[in-house]
Amino acid sequence: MKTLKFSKMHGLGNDFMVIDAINQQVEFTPSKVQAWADRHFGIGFDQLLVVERAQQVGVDFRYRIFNADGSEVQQCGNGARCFARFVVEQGLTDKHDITVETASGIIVLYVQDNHWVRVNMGKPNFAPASLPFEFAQQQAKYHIQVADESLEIGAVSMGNPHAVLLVDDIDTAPVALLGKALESHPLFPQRVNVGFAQVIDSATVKLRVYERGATETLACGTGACAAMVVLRAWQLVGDDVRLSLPGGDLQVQWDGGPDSVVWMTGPAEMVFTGTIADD
Ligand SMILES: N[C@H](CCC[C@H](N)C(=O)O)C(=O)O
Repeated sequence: MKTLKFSKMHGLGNDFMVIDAINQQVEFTPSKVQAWADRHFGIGFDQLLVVERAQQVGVDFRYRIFNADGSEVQQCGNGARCFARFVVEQGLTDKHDITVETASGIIVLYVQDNHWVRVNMGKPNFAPASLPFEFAQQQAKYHIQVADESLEIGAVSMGNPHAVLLVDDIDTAPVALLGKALESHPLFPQRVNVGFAQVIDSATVKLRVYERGATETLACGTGACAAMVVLRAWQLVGDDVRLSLPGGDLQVQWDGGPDSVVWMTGPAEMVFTGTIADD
């Protein structure tokens, strides 16, 4: 029986199966990913993270991401921090500033002490076509009908698509109902991640995210970045914001430079390393 080595990791409870596909031959099919993601019959995770050789010269690794439903996606912020810790602890690099190719571009991971990682998540893109989101005109706020409700949302790509809406009380927000309806709304042809944000003050936001392909997770890194830049565009927060998610806090900063990139800093935890059958 062919077996595969993997690590189980998490970033604030957003949990991952991480596989070194440089030193192991693996074929990733949607059905295999779904089976491994199953929390009863498989390993159980929100996303599968895959380490591959970079295709571009001068870049350290390629980083592939699959949601629990088997869909391959462009970006995962919590996963990027775990990716960084994994490649260092597996001895795949001796660097601590690691460049990584993703399906949405190159990000840079800075491994710090105490298993914390700081990530340059790149430049947000508010153009509807970048999500994609079927609105001709880019707007700061969009009004759309969802589950018989008229919602006011922000829309931004962090490499992956995010819709963000304000709520008065994060604890009673209809995350499952509206998150599921908005995730597969026809205006988002490739579906969308949905962030529910309660602004506490200009430096503090409570956030819950219903993730595309994974339902509500305990934390979402790109969701934290998306919420920060949308709320900043609405002039509700400043350039340095703590986002409190059910699994813990992420610090997200706007660097304001010519590239106007977003930095995210948070933990990356190793849970265990094991092997799984890969027939
Ligand atoms: N569900 C996301 C991918 C994982 C993002 C999230 N886990 C993060 O930490 O950014 C999507 O379909 O675009």
